[in-house]
Amino acid sequence: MSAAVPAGVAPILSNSPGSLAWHVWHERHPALIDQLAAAHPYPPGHLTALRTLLAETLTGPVRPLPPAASDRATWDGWGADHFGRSWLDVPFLWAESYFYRRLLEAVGFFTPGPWLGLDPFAFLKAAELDAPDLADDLGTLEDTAGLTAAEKTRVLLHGALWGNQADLGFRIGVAATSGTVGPSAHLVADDTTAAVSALTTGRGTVCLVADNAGRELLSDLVLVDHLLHAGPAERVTLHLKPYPYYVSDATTADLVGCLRRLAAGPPAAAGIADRLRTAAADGRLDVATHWFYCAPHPYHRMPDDLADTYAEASVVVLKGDLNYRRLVGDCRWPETTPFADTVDYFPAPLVALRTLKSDVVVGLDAADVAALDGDPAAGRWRVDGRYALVQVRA
Ligand SMILES: O=P(O)(O)OC[C@@]1(O)O[C@H](CO)[C@@H](O)[C@@H]1O
Repeated sequence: MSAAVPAGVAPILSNSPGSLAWHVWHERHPALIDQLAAAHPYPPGHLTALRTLLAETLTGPVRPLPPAASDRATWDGWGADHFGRSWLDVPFLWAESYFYRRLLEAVGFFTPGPWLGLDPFAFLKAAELDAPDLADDLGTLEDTAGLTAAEKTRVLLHGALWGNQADLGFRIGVAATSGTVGPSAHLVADDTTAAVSALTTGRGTVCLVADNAGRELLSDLVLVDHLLHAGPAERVTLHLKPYPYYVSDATTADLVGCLRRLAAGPPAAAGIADRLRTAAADGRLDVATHWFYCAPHPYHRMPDDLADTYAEASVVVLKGDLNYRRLVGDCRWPETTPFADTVDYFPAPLVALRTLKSDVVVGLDAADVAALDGDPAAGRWRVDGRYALVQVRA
């Protein structure tokens, strides 16, 4: 179960000081644990479990789940080659995923009692929906009214793309007049035309595999509403996480929160909430989830039932950085590896929308990589979220 997938390309580990993965364990996670502890009236047991988990990730070997955990046997299988080793020496993708599973264990998310089912990241997600500037950003949705359906698809696709960066997600009105939501010079791969074509020619079901809650999910919902309205998609299935994951990943509770926020206005946003509720009621908007979305595996190992679901879709839109890592494999790919070669196993036409927040990227021109690497203004372009890509496998 733990062989490197895809075979032959070295997985990314976390043991290189200065790397993004190193930074995640040494900077991001300690800050996250502090935030969680400060935001909740956790009892001493929860606080100790959080601190113990953090210390284990930095200095101890990877330990299994407690015997009482209902998914202990599953994780025992998934982690057989990793337990007992340093967290930093096992694949980053596996370790990060397991960290979030252990974090939920520490705060009693799966344990009957007062903390059962409480999303430890809910306060961060709520703050995003409560941000004062969100109303202005949602107001700009009115500006798309004059666009043709195809122009609107392009603008809202880019809204959903840059929504993965969150802070640009709602400059959709600006895009309606300027043609772009984010800086188009910051698209390191741009298959937008093919993506729009895939979304505007396929009948049947569009499958959107969501990433983050908050502004990103809002921008996804705006796109979903448009696809349902403009056609030819007959149905959109929105795939969400079965439980909290990677801090901000969207669950069904977050979908409910986003719809409530849209319904609160302004009018164009409220109209979207209304139409989406109607679409859900008549079966054109379907919400789905799958245990695999919180599993520590690349999509190469997706189970048959999920592959069958994708195979039935006219197109699958995969959102975000983590989904991209899982899609191509969280490996040390040369950047010029053709995208199509890395996703040849995927069972459906595919659109990847992602801002770059980790070291994995494929499908780039050698000259572009050299130019970015040589440009001081590009800085840490692979990981700092200022750059993005749209990649399509028809
Ligand atoms: O999938 P997202 O939300 O776009 O990005 C998630 C992400 O940036 O967070 C992790 C760091 O914790 C990275 O490993 C990962 O790719």
